[in-house]
Amino acid sequence: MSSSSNDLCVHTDHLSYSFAPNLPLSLHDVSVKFPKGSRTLLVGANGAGKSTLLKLLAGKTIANAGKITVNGSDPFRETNSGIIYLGTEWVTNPVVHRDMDVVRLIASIGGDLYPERRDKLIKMLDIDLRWRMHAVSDGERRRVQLCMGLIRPFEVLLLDEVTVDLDVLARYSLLEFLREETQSRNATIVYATHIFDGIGDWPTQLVHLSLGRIVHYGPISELVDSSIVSQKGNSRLLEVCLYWLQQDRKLRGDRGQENRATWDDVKEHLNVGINVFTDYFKRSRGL
Ligand SMILES: Nc1ncnc2c1ncn2[C@@H]1O[C@H](COP(=O)(O)OP(=O)(O)OP(=O)(O)O)[C@@H](O)[C@H]1O
Repeated sequence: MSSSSNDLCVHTDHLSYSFAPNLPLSLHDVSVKFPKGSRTLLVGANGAGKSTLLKLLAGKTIANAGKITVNGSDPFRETNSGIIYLGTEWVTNPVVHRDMDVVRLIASIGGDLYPERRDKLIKMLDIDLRWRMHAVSDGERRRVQLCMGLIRPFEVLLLDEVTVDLDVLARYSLLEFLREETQSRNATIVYATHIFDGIGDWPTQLVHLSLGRIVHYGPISELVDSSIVSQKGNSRLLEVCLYWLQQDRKLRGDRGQENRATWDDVKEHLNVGINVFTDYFKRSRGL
């Protein structure tokens, strides 16, 4: 894909990453370009490397090899306030399950600095300002996270499956808001999700990762073509992604064929502690 350097916002060059020297690479030689104003969907099976790529782009960890440039600088080495990363972890933090009011929480991250944007987000995410964080549902807590994360106008937004617990209306409204952010402010968004229905016309480009490598990468118009007609009423995007992941599974083979341990190997290894688990389950089920 060709883009002039002025148009480029996020750029990786032969990026590789492993969580530890003795572990296989979680990303292999990933080179991608995300132009300003683009909306990229990261597609891949569980464990394909989507979160790893997003965390590297956010500067949360350092690459083993290759280069990352976000808005002209390396996000790990230079703090870049224009990058916002929103992941699933936030809602599991005990702090946001405490008895605290939503207004205080939103104010704590600068809610008063952008009053218009704040009010727009509160309306769009349908947040009730009387909510208290210990007494909201998972989806309501997620809406508060999104509101807090989006209050400051971002240049690059990295979303790691933070829409999974939103109802369809909230998800639709959020994605329309984000589309407008890319169109009106030229912001760049990279979004990893497993939910493909209802977003067929949202991404401008797709990156399909399998076992840490790029398999497909390009404009959605080239990757999701009209020759794929869903027989089941699914979106074409869903049908394409389903097909890709089926191919990935075939390519990978069964788990047992990858020199992974068998059940018996592992059980023998764990022999010392296995009663701890069985005892735990017996107790928890009243056996
Ligand atoms: N903390 C970790 N330590 C070691 N390996 C890890 C760690 N986190 C992830 N991995 C491995 O890195 C690979 C990529 O994981 P990653 O979380 O990026 O996948 P993903 O595409 O985001 O998956 P999912 O769709 O399940 O969120 C996987 O093989 C996974 O087992």
